[in-house]
Amino acid sequence: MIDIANLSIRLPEFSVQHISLTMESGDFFVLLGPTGAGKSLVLEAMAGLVPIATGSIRLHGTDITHLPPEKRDLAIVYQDGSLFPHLTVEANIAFGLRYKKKEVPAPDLQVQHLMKRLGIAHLKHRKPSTLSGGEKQRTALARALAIKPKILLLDEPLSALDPTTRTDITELLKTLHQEENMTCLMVTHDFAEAQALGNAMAVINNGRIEQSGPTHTLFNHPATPFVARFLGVPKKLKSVPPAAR
Ligand SMILES: Nc1ncnc2c1ncn2[C@@H]1O[C@H](COP(=O)(O)OP(=O)(O)OP(=O)(O)O)[C@@H](O)[C@H]1O
Repeated sequence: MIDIANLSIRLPEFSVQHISLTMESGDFFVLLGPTGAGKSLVLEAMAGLVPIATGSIRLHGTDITHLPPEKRDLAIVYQDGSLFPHLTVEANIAFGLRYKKKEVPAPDLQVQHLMKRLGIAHLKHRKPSTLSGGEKQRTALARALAIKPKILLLDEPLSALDPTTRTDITELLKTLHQEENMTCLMVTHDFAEAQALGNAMAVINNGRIEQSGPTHTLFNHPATPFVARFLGVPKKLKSVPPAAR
């Protein structure tokens, strides 16, 4: 279980305020909101990449709030893959395993397995600049999975892809999530992606959570006008009392 309690981030011109969220192990949790709502900041705070003003983050019972990023047992995949440009596909995937000698005893085998699993074994000697968007995201996913993270953080991993590749990577994420029984937290501004992938979600607006819960609950029972508008849920017509008809 992942427990974010009372998380606040204060920047000069923006703040994330008192966010509390709970994710169960095995959830595909989507943090959905408009551009500039603070989604990436929440992800970066979980990864230990931005300082937090208040709150705590617990990952499967361990308080990781003050641990350095490399000790948090989580991995991030960004929109553009953020691969190391000077390393081949194979070396990119192997990169994080340098620190994981205890947890991953046969790193070479793990890299070969992941390249096969993600359909990129034929690209192992290529550099990122020669890859398509989908190939980059497959490599970035393999690199993230190589360290066997307790939670996979996905920062708009589909938004730079063309529609066909987006469908491919969506299916791949669904399958990997089920097969590996992973816990994933994805941020996106696209409610169709949230519906396609998430079993649970939260809507964030201007640094505050508007509503969180099972995906179907938010789509069927939006709690605020903002959530209804953002999820494209049509306004219910006010029922007219029989006497007035
Ligand atoms: N390091 C930083 N220093 C100052 N302000 C920042 C920093 N990082 C983000 N911000 C500001 O915080 C606000 C929220 O940014 P964030 O990237 O979390 O939004 P987002 O919801 O992920 O948006 P998008 O969907 O466009 O990526 C923005 O106004 C952004 O300019």
